[in-house]
Amino acid sequence: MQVDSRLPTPLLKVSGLTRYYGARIGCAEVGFELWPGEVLAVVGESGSGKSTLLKLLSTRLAADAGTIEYALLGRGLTELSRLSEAERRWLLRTDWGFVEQNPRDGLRMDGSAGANVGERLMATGARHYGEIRATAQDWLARVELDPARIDEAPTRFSGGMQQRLQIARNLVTKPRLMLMDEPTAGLDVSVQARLLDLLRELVTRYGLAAVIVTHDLAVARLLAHRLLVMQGGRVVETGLTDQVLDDPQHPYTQLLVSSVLHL
Ligand SMILES: Nc1ncnc2c1ncn2[C@@H]1O[C@H](COP(=O)(O)OP(=O)(O)OP(=O)(O)O)[C@@H](O)[C@H]1O
Repeated sequence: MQVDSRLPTPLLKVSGLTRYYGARIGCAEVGFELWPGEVLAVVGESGSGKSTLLKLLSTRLAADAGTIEYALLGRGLTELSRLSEAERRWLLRTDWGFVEQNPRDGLRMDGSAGANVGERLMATGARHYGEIRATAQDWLARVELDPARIDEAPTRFSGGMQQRLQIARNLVTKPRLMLMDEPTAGLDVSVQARLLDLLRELVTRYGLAAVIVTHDLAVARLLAHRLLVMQGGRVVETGLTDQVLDDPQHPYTQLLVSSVLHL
């Protein structure tokens, strides 16, 4: 996969990001840059701070210290904490996407498939019903869902189909940044493989930048250009995916890699 690093600034710049839960470290001193079109996987065992980091990035959780800067269109790198509540909400609904591990948390289960996709499109100003419906149908097809099922509720879809619907709902606004929390966990292995292929294809086709949290190194190997290895809330190793997985430097990464048979 090719990464466009010609732009003078990264899309996302994170520095010293820290969050404690009482005396316990959620994550500490996390820093990285993400360039347009780049996929970064955050890996580590349970409790290593991956979810905390993702919640901080999506501003669902407030940081105790550190900064998150994003290259806003027309404004350049801007600290998220400087945005008004309305600007932040707009950003999350349009230029950013968030794929939840459990699609039920990222979909409106009482709305139709079409409404789930159309809703985010309306956040960008789309008002024409026919056009919204046509775009929603087009996106269902792009994630390999039958467009004829546009009026069905997601409750009638399988887990893998719900996850694809959640992805369509996010991508319809053409976001530049996707945050994904274990997007393939909890699915059958064959469904997982197909979804991974699809994600890889979409990320490449739309030049998406993404931060993907996963405990599965095979997912990281397939999707990510770079890895951030976390242990006890801190980054212990970072580098190009193949380099880190083929020649891990930190003992913790070596342990992670050696505990997986086939990568
Ligand atoms: N709401 C909370 N209250 C107190 N401690 C928390 C809370 N959420 C997370 N923690 C603690 O913060 C640390 C990091 O947890 P986090 O959920 O970020 O890890 P993770 O790598 O995402 O784990 P998993 O893969 O199991 O989701 C852990 O020690 C955890 O116990």
